[in-house]
Amino acid sequence: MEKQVTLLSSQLFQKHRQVEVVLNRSVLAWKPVEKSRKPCSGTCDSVQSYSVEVCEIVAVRKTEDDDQDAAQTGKHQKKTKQLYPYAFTVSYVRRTRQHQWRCSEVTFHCANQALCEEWVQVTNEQLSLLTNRPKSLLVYINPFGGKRHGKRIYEQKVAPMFRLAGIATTVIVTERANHAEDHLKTEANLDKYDGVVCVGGDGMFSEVLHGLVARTQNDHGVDQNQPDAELVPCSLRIGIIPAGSTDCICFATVGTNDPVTSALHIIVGDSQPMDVCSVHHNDVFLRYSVSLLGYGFYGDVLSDSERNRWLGPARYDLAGVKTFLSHNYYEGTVSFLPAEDDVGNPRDKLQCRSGCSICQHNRSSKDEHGDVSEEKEKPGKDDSSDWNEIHGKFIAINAANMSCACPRSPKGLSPFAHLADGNADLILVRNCSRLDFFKHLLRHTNKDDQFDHPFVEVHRVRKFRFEPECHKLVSLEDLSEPPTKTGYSTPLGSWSCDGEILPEVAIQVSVQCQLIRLFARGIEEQQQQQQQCVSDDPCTLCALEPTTD
Ligand SMILES: CCCCCCCCCCCCC/C=C/[C@@H](O)[C@H](CO)NC(=O)CCCCCCCCCCCCCCC
Ligand SMILES: Nc1ncnc2c1ncn2[C@@H]1O[C@H](COP(=O)(O)OP(=O)(O)OP(=O)(O)O)[C@@H](O)[C@H]1O
Ligand SMILES: [Ca+2]
Repeated sequence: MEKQVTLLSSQLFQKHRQVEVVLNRSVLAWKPVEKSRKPCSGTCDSVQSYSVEVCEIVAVRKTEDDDQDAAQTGKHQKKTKQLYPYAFTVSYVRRTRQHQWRCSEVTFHCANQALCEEWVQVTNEQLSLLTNRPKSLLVYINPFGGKRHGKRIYEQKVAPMFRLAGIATTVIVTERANHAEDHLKTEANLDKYDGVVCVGGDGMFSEVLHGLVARTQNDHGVDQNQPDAELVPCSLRIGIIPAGSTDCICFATVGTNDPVTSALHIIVGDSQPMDVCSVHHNDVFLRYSVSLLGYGFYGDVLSDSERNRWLGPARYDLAGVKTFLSHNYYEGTVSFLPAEDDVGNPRDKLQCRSGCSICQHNRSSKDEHGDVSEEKEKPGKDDSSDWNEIHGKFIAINAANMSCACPRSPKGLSPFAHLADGNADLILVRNCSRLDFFKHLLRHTNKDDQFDHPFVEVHRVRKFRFEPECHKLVSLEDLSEPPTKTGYSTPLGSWSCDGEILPEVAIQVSVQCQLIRLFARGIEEQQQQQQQCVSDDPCTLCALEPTTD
């Protein structure tokens, strides 16, 4: 292990006690000098030393007199200020419950100005060595997404933190659908930025994804209409400040849909590669998908929900109940190219987590800049003899490129799907009774296995195709019985592609391994979440006020 060189070490004052503060290249640590501090009375059996990783420091700055005056009203504090008139404040990431991050502060008081300035300068020098942090961001805000709080969320919760972290921003409040996508495709001077941020829901993310991917392919002369084209990975990372109805992409990559947490992941410069499915109809490019490509049930839910946009997030629940009651099924043929053997399977209970080994395995096929190595295209990999074909009547055909975890279904549509493994989980729900389908749906909300039904099968795939059964097609006018009885709402149904209806039903889908990167790190394991009880604030672990005098 590399020996840590101490960069600075001083006795300073924090709150009402003297502390030994040490900074090395990776950690800022402090502990009380005298035994003035009682242990935390919470459950964490608190320790007497505190530490923050340098990569999780948001900012360090000289504490302004006003801040000190506001914080120091008591007798002790006034005395502290007399003896230690200079102070600096470190803002850092604090983990709270359920994957949420907060920005906490600790203030150290110094007896002399030079020492105070040295601490600010040396700590800032260490922060400037963190080259993965964005310095300049292009931000798109959808003022009408979700509950229409996007603009307020950005201005009140996110912008102040970006300012604190010294990130420059260009903010565009969208004026119409596709504004962000069009701007990215043609106008935006992307050389100026280290990343693009969308404030909104999955639909807004999809706009940024389409804008950035199209721009990148355009710049490299790649034709998106070619289903087998080798797409060029995007160099800019995408950040999502959740302010939509579902926020499934944010939830499944960060573990929560919380704007402050997302802003902090952007500030610390996290990077999470993500697969993107390209969807074609013959040789025409239709759309990209990162979350759910759903035919049958989810396609119908989406089509119906679009009519009730005014209802906000509740539109999905209303449409869900209506679609469930109509109990439609669709006939067709699904063909798929299975994943390689060494990437797990959709029921192996291996959840995709921060630093996921299954996704890392695939990382070896792309270098740091996303160039494809020779290893990637193995001869015969796409051999037509490897394709499987299934014909049937389906209530739902879902391709989950990632878990699709969201507040509605915290484990998601495919709980063990991976963000960056180069595969999608293809879920086929055959025609079954309403009761059986209800049981299947219910399992998305509890711990039971939603794939453990005789009418459900799930495959991990690199590519798939769908062909509807055309000879069965009838127009609505030709139906002798009402659609609900025949099981057809529209003859063909439709695909929902990350919340957009596709214009075609016969589609070819190919997973593009790690085409984009997000400002995220995947969902952290519980132990990664835990931290020491550091604190000017309530104790992170036991959620109690620390017992300082
Ligand atoms: C008995 C309760 C069962 C609850 C079952 C919940 C399963 C929920 C699974 C959610 C998966 C969401 C995947 C998200 C995809 C997004 O990228 C995309 C854009 O936002 N949304 C859609 O494609 C639009 C998809 C819309 C998803 C909303 C589904 C709401 C279903 C409500 C079902 C009610 C059944 C009631 C039976 C009496
Ligand atoms: N200024 C705007 N006016 C109207 N529509 C917009 C505007 N800006 C963006 N949009 C469109 O609004 C759609 C929905 O936006 P968004 O995803 O932010 O919210 P949502 O639909 O409520 O959330 P979710 O996609 O998570 O269900 C997007 O597809 C986007 O194209
Ligand atoms: Ca995947």
